[in-house]
Order: sequence, then C-alpha cells, then structure tokens
Amino acid sequence: MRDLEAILKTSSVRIEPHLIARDQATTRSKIKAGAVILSIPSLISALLPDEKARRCDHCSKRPPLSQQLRKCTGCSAYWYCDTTCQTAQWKLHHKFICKSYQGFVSSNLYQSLPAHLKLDSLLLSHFAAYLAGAPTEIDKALSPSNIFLSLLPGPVKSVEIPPICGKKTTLTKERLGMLYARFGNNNFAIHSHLTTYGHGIFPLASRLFNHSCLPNAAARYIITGGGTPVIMEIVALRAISEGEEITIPYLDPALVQSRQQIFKFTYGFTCSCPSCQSLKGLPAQPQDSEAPDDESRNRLSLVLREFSGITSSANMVLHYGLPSSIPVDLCAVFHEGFLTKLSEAFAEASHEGHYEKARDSGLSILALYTVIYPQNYPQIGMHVLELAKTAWNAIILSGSSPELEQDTKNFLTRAERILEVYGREGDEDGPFLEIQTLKALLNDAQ
Ligand SMILES: C[S@@+](CC[C@H](N)C(=O)[O-])C[C@H]1O[C@@H](n2cnc3c(N)ncnc32)[C@H](O)[C@@H]1O
Repeated sequence: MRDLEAILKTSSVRIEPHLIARDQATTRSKIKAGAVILSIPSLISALLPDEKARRCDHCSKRPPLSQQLRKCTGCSAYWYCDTTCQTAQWKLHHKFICKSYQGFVSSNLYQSLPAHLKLDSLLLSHFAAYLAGAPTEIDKALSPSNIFLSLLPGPVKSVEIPPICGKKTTLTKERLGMLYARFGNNNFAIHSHLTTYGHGIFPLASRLFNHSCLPNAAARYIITGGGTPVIMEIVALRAISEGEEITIPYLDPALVQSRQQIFKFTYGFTCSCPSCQSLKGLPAQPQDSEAPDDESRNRLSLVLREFSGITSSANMVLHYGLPSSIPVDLCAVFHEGFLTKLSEAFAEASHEGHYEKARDSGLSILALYTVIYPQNYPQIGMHVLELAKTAWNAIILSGSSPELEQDTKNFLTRAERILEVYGREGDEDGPFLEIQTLKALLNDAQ
C-alpha cells in the first residue's frame, strides 16, 4: 500500500484501509462534479469479435470512412490504424502471438469455449505475451502486472485457466492461474458512448475503486490513437467531499433483482451501499415471478411518474433518490421485467411513430431511472436524448407544433446538462454531436 501511496502522491486520490473490501480510494480534497479524478492507461485490451476489423486492435480507433485499417500480413486477423499502432502492438505482445493465432482460433480447444471465455482466452493470451516480452516486469513493485497480481482474487477457488495462444510464456502455470483468478472481478468492459466494444485490464483502477450501486464516480474511455492504447478516466458524477470514498459501478445498478447474486458469485461480496440497504427494507420481487402485465404496468407507470414529479418535458425536476422513497405499493417497478417491458414499449412506439405513447413510456423509464441511478448518471442523459430524438421524429412525421418543438428543446437541454458531467467518451461521433445537430435543425425549423 505504501508503494501505491507514492504513485498517488500527486493525484487527488488517497488509498486507505476499508473495513470489508481491504482498501478504498478516498479524496484528498473536495472534487467538483465532472472533474477527472484519475487517468489510467490500459495495460492490455481485446476487442469483442464483432468489433474486429472495425477498430484498431491497438488504440481502438475506428477509421474515418475514407480510410481503411491495415491488416497484419502475418496473421490476417489483427487490424491497425497505421504502422505506429501496428509497431506499438507488435512490441507490446503481438510478436509472440502472430504466427500461432490462426491455428489457435480454429482449434477445437478454442472453438468449444463459450463466447465470454473466448474473450478471456484472448485477453489472457495478450497478457501472457506481454509478460513474455517483459519477463522482469512482474517482479517490479510498482509495475502494472505486479499491481494486477496484488488484486483480490474472485470468489471461485479453482478456476480452470482457458487455453492461451502464442509462444510459451515465461509464466509458470501457477502464476498464470493467479492472473486468471483475478480476471472475473477485476477486468473492465471498455465502451464508447456507453456501448461495450472490448475488455481491458487497468490494474490501478482495479486496485483502487470499490463498487456502489449509487456511485459518486464512473469510468469513461478516451480513444486518442497515434499508438496510445485506450485510457480510462474516472469522472466525478457529483461534488465529492474531502475524505469521502470514491466509488464506481461494477455493473448496471438497474439490475435491481439480480445484482446481489452477481456480486456474490462474480465478486465475492455483499453490497451494502445506501441503495441496497434501502431495498432491503422493501418487499422483494420474487426472482421467478412474472413481470407486471400490461394493465398493471400502465397503472404503475402512471403512479411512478406522479410520484417522481416527471409528468411532462417541462416538469422534470429530477429528484435522484433511493428506492426506499418509493411507496410499498409501487415496489413491483423493481421487477427487472418492468423496465424491460417499458423499454420495449418505448422502442416500439418510437419506431412506429406513436409519439404520445412513446413519450409516456419514455417518461416512465426516466422516473424509474431517477429512483435507481445516482445524479448525473450518463444512462439518464442518453435516455433523455432518445426522448428528444423521438419528439423531433414526430415533427418530421406529422409536422411541427409548438408542443413538439418545446418537448424537443426541453429534452435536449436536459440531456446536454446531464451528459456534460460525464463528458465525452470513445468515438468522435456520439451524443454531443447528435445534440448539436438536433439543436441546429430545431433552430432552422423555428
Ligand atoms: C476491483 S477490487 C477493488 C479494490 C479492493 N478494495 C482492493 O483493496 O484491492 C474488487 C474487490 O473489492 C471488494 N469490493 C469492492 N467493492 C466492494 C463493496 N462495495 N463491498 C465489499 N467489498 C467490495 C471485493 O472483494 C471485490 O472482489
């Protein structure tokens, strides 16, 4: 821990003991909403299969339409922006993998793995190859690999190591097992505009940040290109006071019914954040029960919107709160099927151009989000932007009206305000470009 304190000396983060989770990250001084608390480069990453050949395997950048990625002529399976990215990854790990890659991925051993283990297998292969090129790195106190080995292992005692590709590493089977035992509860899904495109290892982030379902911070990913791997930034979602623990979400807090099970089996802890505490005091929704039917969903939605004070685009004073503030007869909204059905209804009505219906279910989703998520949670901003797009599409479809223009404007203003806190992540297009485009269109129409 002392070594880590040295790394963090010039940052706004301190590492301190935690009663249950070994250690925790706390703030040295007050942090403003939207501030970047820490920037952490990825040590190793791997793209999801669907993203292969669409992004650079090294820096994650998507090429502009006028350009193509450069294929590795050795394996024909890794793609890069240019020679800078290709050379950087060649040195980092690809030189140990290139020759055997095609044989490995077409082998029965690899092909018989389920999708999530295939990704683990490639990430572990990248890690092992990286260590083959830097064999002494693991013994250096502050090296990322050493920090990774110092992480808490997952709860399953004997995890089977997936097969790895590449030249034999300098790692013993025991070391490899130690690395893999830390995969499940320490790796990150890397996203662009909140859509996952790969997995990565960011040892310092794993060592520092504990989970909360009402986190005060969140990870966003910065793609810079030019041979630099993706960077994780931990951003404050609200003002954080001096000495307060900095927490991030390990999974989507909207998984209200299943999240405790996931914490137990994947991470080996019971979450006791304020959200989980207050849910404990409410009647639980049986896991195997049916989601509320259409009629109850409509009734629940209406009461939920009134309860949250979200009745129109103009009346959206978002009271972020805890589930405990929900009256007991509204608890069925925490059945995960309720949100799923609402989202389906919103998507269908938006798609078919039924604006009133879409706005109703969209506002109900927003009402639920404010109960489940913390202030300025980016998913809320993305959803309000969807509402703005739906209102704009209604203008296109059925002609403009002062109400529709006002709705579009209100939703856009609110979406921008929320998303500004989380800031820009990932690819160059995305929500801020959409907001600017919609604003310009709306101005022209007025
Ligand atoms: C990514 S690490 C977080 C850093 C960790 N505290 C440490 O000292 O290395 C994840 C592990 O921390 C612990 N942890 C994280 N959040 C927790 C929480 N809210 N309550 C209890 N334990 C937690 C669990 O053991 C989990 O598997």
